[in-house]
Order: sequence, then structure tokens, then C-alpha cells
Amino acid sequence: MKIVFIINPVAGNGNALKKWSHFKNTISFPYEMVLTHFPGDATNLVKSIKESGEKALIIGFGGDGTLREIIAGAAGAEQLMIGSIAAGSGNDFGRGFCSFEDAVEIEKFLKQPITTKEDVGEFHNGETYQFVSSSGIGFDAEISFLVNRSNLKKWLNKINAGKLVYLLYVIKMLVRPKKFSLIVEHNGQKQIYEDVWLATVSNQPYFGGGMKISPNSKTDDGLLELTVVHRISRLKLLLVFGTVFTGSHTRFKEVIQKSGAEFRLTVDDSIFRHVDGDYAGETPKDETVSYAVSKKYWYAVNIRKKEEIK
Ligand SMILES: Nc1ncnc2c1ncn2[C@@H]1O[C@H](COP(=O)(O)OP(=O)(O)OP(=O)(O)O)[C@@H](O)[C@H]1O
Repeated sequence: MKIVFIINPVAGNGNALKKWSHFKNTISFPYEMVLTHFPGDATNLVKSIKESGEKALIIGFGGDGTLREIIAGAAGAEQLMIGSIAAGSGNDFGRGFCSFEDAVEIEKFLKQPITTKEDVGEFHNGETYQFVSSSGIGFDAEISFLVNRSNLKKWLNKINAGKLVYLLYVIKMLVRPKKFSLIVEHNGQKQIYEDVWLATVSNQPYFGGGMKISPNSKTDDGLLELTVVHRISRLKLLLVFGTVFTGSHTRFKEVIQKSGAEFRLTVDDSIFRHVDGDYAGETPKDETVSYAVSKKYWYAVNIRKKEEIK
């Protein structure tokens, strides 16, 4: 079996490359490494490994966007195992799935490779978008968009305070929110929510660098969870924001959670959208977008017992 590291040199605002330059000196097994050159490159790289039919352990060296692209390329291939070394900014992938700590852990895994068959979410809107952790519209997506293109993020990352930037944009957005009406079609029922701040569809609990937005999500149950936050005052939203790190925000009546294999969402305005924290355009006004579990699975490295991961 070949081992391929895919390194996103811009992940973690360039810290991934620095981390790799140290990490590679600790590897004592044969491997291949490849750098990504542009957004979407990781998907193409993995697709070409998939087409070769060769058995491989692919280790994403980056953040959530890198892992999403790798898994989009690997989905459906039984001969590919996917692992990661957290080298991005938020690194929620490693909170919901297994992530290698160091080269020694990879070596241990290679002696007895155990994998878990995992879900991937997808939605269609002109093209198909895959998401591994979550995809959302509204407040959170607009913040992701602003955070990711922020010079402040780069500067704060240099002093290891990158997470602060998220909080700063939450405050900025509270002053000028763009709320919307949302129609949710789910399990044969249709519900309308007014004054919606955000709607997020999750495959795993974590989002936004450690926020437990969807505490009941499981990565291999064939289900996705929808979280809607609506009809809430700015002050209470801040309170809810403070509880999302522990997952206790779900007790507020303004936070709706539903579980299912498919959600059809329609909004009354053009609203910012993200996939795994990366900007993914705007969801169109009055056009229904279906979010569902893909028919294709992927195989995650399982370096602990399943009970310990969940
Ligand atoms: N060579 C490259 N140049 C520019 N962008 C790239 C390149 N390679 C990959 N990308 C893009 O970089 C984006 C950001 O990467 P990634 O999400 O892994 O890091 P991050 O944003 O720092 O971490 P996190 O998502 O965990 O906060 C990815 O969505 C990917 O499309």
C-alpha cells in the first residue's frame, strides 16, 4: 500500500508548509508527497490515485477545506483510506473524525489498518458540492466568508490568536444582520421559519473551530442534522453563542434541530453559503436546494476504538 501526503501550502495561513518541513524529518517509512497548487487541486490528485486502482493511505496535511477536497475525490473508492494531520486554522475535521498526532501514530496504524465507513453530505445547485463536516447558509456562512478573506486573520494567526477573529466578526455581523425566511421540507412535512439567522446542515458535531453546533451528529449513521436559529434577539444570540462550545445551545427554543437523510431548503433572498467553512457562493432566492447524504461513502482511518471517537 502506498502512503501519500497531500499538503496544502496555504492552509493555516501558510503554517501547514512550516509544519510539514519539520514533520517530514520524523517520517521513517516510504511515502510520496504532493503539494496542492490551487483550490480543487486535492480533489484532482485523489481522483487520479483512485483511477489507478491502487490501494493507498492518503493523509491530508491541512485544514477542513483540504480534507473536504480529498474526500470529494475519494468518495466511492473502497481501496482508499483517508487520514489527516491538522494543519489548518479551524481543524474541525480532526474533532469529528480521527486525526494522526504524529508520524509514530501513522506507523502504528500501518501495522494494523482499521477503517470506518463514513458519510459525506452533498447538495446540488448547478453543480454538486460535497461537505464532510457541514454546510450552512446565513450568518455563519457570511462570517466564514469575511473571516477567510480577512487580513486580520493572517495577522492574528501569526500571534496564535486566529480564533479571536471569528468572535470579532460575530460582533460585526450582530450590528448588521441579514435575516431571511426559510422553508424546510423534511420527512414529508413543510415548515416555514421567519427571521432566520442561520441554517446549518451537519454531518459531524463541530463547526467554526471547535463550536459543537450539532451535538447529536454522527458521521456514519446515514443521517444529517439541520440546525436553524431564528426569532432571537441580538443579546440572546450572544448568550447562545457562549453555549455553543459545549453544545448546550440546543436547549433554547430559538434553536431548532432536526435529523434526516434529506432536507430541502428554500430562502426568500440570496444568502451566503459555506461548505466546511469555505465560501460556496450564495444560495439563490426562491430556488429549492436539496441537502442529502451521498450514496458514495469514504473510508476514514480509525486509530481509536469507535466508542472513543464519538
Ligand atoms: N496552492 C493553493 N493556493 C491557494 N489556495 C489553495 C491551494 N491549495 C488549496 N487551496 C485552498 O485553500 C483552502 C483553505 O484550506 P484549508 O481549509 O485546508 O485551510 P484553513 O482554511 O487554514 O483551515 P480550516 O478550514 O480548518 O479553518 C481550501 O479550501 C483549498 O481550496
